[in-house]
Amino acid sequence: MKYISTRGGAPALDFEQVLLTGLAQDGGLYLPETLPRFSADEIAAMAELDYPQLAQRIIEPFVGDCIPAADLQQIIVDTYAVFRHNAVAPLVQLGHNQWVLELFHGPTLAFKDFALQLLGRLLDYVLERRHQKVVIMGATSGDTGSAAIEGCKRCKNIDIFILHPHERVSEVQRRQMTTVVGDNIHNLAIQGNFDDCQAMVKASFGDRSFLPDDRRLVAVNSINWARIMAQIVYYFYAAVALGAPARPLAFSVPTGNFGDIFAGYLARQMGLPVARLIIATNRNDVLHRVMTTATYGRQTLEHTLSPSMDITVSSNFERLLFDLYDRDGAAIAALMSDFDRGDIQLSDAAISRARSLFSSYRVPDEETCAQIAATWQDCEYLLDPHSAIGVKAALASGLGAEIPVVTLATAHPAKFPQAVTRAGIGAEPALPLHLVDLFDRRERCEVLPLDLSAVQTFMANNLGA
Ligand SMILES: Cc1ncc(COP(=O)(O)O)c(C=O)c1O
Ligand SMILES: N[C@@H](CCOP(=O)(O)O)C(=O)O
Repeated sequence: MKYISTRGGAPALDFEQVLLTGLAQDGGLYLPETLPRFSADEIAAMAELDYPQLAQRIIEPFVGDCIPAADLQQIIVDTYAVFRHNAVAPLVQLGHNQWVLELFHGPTLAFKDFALQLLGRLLDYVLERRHQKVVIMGATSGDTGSAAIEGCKRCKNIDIFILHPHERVSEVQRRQMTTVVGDNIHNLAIQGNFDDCQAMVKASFGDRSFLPDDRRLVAVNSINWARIMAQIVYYFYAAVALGAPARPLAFSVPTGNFGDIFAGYLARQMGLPVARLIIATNRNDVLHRVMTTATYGRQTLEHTLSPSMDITVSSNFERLLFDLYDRDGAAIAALMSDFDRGDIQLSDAAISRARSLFSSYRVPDEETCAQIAATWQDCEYLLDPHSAIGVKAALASGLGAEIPVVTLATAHPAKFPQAVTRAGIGAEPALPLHLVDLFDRRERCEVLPLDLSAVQTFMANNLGA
């Protein structure tokens, strides 16, 4: 399997190389040159598989011969053994044709564990084999950071630096990052917002000279292809449980960086009967605006009750644009360079292609709280604010009248007690047992100004031997 850049100007890589990188040299994002496709019979047969077996089935073609099948299988089994639910990703029915897919049973209580528990183990495996040390640099609006730290903390060949926006993640999210002890783990609270943190990460991939020559820079954000790959699996898992391939269905996905929903798009390209993908955003609604106006632009980032989706530069949208423009790398390079200077207008062909599959919905904080309250009153099911945005969009779509609609429940409500309280639900959601003493643990974190050279100097000075 070969991977190519969305901007057409970087060398093609194999799976191991793409795992060990972030942005391509031309600033683009890597994607498989061709996607594996499953027939209806093959999809039907997936209903017999448990989650790790299904993951092996989906992931193996992407890894190719980079990792022997038996080793990959062990890595996948170990990855999903740490999840606290036997089904790994259980489906819960909320109403007629309305389902949530619970993706928060991993160690850090958000969907990021699905990919980052795997990514950590894959990195560990290939770095041992290569006798190589790498530096991870990641930006987080709250969930990627703790999942990456949890996924990579046991790997002695990794120094990990996670940038989060100072005082803009929930207290549980912050503590989940800053209380993990390890000389190779560094939390940097940046005096800026998530977009600023992500921009610093991307700039560092553009110029890696702040690191010694023998230290590779690796991404844990969804710009790393392996993140998206792992997230494709649960779309298949949910769909076959609800009758695919015989029965089509729709997914509603709380969206920020467009990684999770892009994984759903790829699942469809691989043969899954996904009738519609609903982009559910908070007030940071660049993606809703592009769907409704065909203009892809920037906006001022707003702080909401769903902080993990407080993102206005949506990295993976470029991966969709690549397909919308017939995989023309030069066209995407030109488009993204225009985007660096201002708003861009999608062509008629591109936007109508996007609209044929994607719908979008914007949910402000008051509606998020109202949805948390309504779902609680209706069936005593407690949604976190991100998942509530997904459910609200699913209901508003009206699709449930005809086909099952699955909302991805991307986080556990205990990560966001503020939103639950604002929704007027009496009880505070409890943290699972392994986190009950989270508020007693010692924190370690460095507050840094919004200054790329300060961040890079900190990183260079804090690399392990
Ligand atoms: C809880 C939660 N929900 C939804 C999202 C949005 O996912 P994506 O960025 O892949 O669109 C994120 C983070 O990005 C998240 O942490
Ligand atoms: N919501 C994310 C933001 C980073 O997105 P990613 O999927 O590209 O890692 C977070 O919680 O950190």
